[in-house]
Amino acid sequence: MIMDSKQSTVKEQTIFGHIGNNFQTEDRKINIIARLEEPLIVILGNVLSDEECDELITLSKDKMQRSKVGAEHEVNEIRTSSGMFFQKNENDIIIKVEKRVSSIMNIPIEHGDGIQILKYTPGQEYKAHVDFFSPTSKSAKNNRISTLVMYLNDVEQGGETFFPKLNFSVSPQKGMAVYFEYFYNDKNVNDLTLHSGAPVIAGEKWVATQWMRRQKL
Ligand SMILES: O=C(O)CCC(=O)C(=O)O
Ligand SMILES: [Fe+2]
Repeated sequence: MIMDSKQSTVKEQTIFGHIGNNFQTEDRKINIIARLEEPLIVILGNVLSDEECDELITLSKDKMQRSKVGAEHEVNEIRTSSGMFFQKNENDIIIKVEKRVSSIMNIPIEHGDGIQILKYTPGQEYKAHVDFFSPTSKSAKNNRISTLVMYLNDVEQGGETFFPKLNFSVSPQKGMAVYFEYFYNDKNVNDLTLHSGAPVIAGEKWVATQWMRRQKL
């Protein structure tokens, strides 16, 4: 635990350990654009190249299905986007991106759900939710601890990632990402990571999401 002298409160240890204005992964220099300290939310630049974004869209385009929600994988109005999962190590670009994401998130890729691609067309959204499973769910035994949402295209209008309890919104920008974690001892801090994908108003929105678990999957 780290004492935060300004607020004289005790700040909990975080998973994401990068400091400064940028940091280096094996093959790319990632920019830290902005951060909120608790819960830790970090806006990252230069996570994916334009070519990588385009390739992820091309590879997933024909495999998109109406998104399912929760442990039971039900079709639900909470998420009207379509989506697909890549298998871990599925192909060269997935291997490269998974390595980078693991280094950004500071968690071995073995702890990851496969990378998920979501596509939203105008009117489609992902209503407010948390990414961790409720304690009563089977999946909570190896619960999620952190998320990286990577934006694969520029959205004409709408489609922000919005954190309603923090009144904080992130505009999607091609190649950038938002990172957040919810592995705090204080349940109230985890609950503050409630977020939504706001309705797209014009254009399409494509994202790639990596969720990490507490243990290997
Ligand atoms: O589309 C977004 O901005 C958010 C996506 C999201 O919340 C998720 O994939 O868990
Ligand atoms: Fe989410």
